[in-house]
Amino acid sequence: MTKVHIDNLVRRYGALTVLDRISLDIEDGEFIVLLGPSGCGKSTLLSAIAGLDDVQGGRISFDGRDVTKLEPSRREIGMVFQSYALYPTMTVRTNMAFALKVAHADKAEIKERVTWAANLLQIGHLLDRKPGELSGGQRQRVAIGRALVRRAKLFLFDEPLSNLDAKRRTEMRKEIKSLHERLGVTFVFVTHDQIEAMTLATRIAVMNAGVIQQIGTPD
Ligand SMILES: Nc1ncnc2c1ncn2[C@@H]1O[C@H](COP(=O)(O)OP(=O)(O)OP(=O)(O)O)[C@@H](O)[C@H]1O
Repeated sequence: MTKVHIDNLVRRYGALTVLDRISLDIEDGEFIVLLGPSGCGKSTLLSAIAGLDDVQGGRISFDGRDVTKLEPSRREIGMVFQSYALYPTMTVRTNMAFALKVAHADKAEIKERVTWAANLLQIGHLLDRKPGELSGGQRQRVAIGRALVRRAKLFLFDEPLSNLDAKRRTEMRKEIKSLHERLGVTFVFVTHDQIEAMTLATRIAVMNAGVIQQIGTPD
């Protein structure tokens, strides 16, 4: 379980302040959606939580532990991007196993975790295909599977459904919601789509111009 505490976070690009003293508490097991117009700083905030981006001020902690300066690979998070970021020459199985292989997990454990994630996402029949042989929705599932096998306690999603057509997007929305219910871990999800935010979130943080303007349940 991961509880995220963000305190007075500042990110600047030259003279431009992209995150302007952002403070946010995310509870264990919450599904929090960062909602706001293009350029408001949603992805920058997500990258800061992941550790992919430096910050100029403030603090981030996971379960009370300061991670502000911790490398991304040591934060135990799963990230899913809109671009999927799958390795095109590897099969689905190898894509999903990759992070565990790099971490020198043992073969039996890798197999068990890939099978577990593939069953959960109903992609067991696609394990020997390459990403180019999959639909957008299937690729998205593989990208989620890759984060799942790492048994992350915090999942970060950056507009993962924006490349899908309307029908697939509705289906994947349901799947992501059900996945969150089954896993019971913390999800932080970035979107500019209000319907997506309203249907997925336990709480929505409305961002604009580098600040959180309002935060609350969809109701
Ligand atoms: N490397 C960079 N150098 C300079 N400015 C940047 C850089 N990355 C992002 N920005 C600026 O920071 C601001 C916030 O960007 P960010 O990607 O966080 O927005 P966003 O809310 O996720 O937008 P979108 O929905 O379009 O992805 C924007 O004004 C953007 O132009």
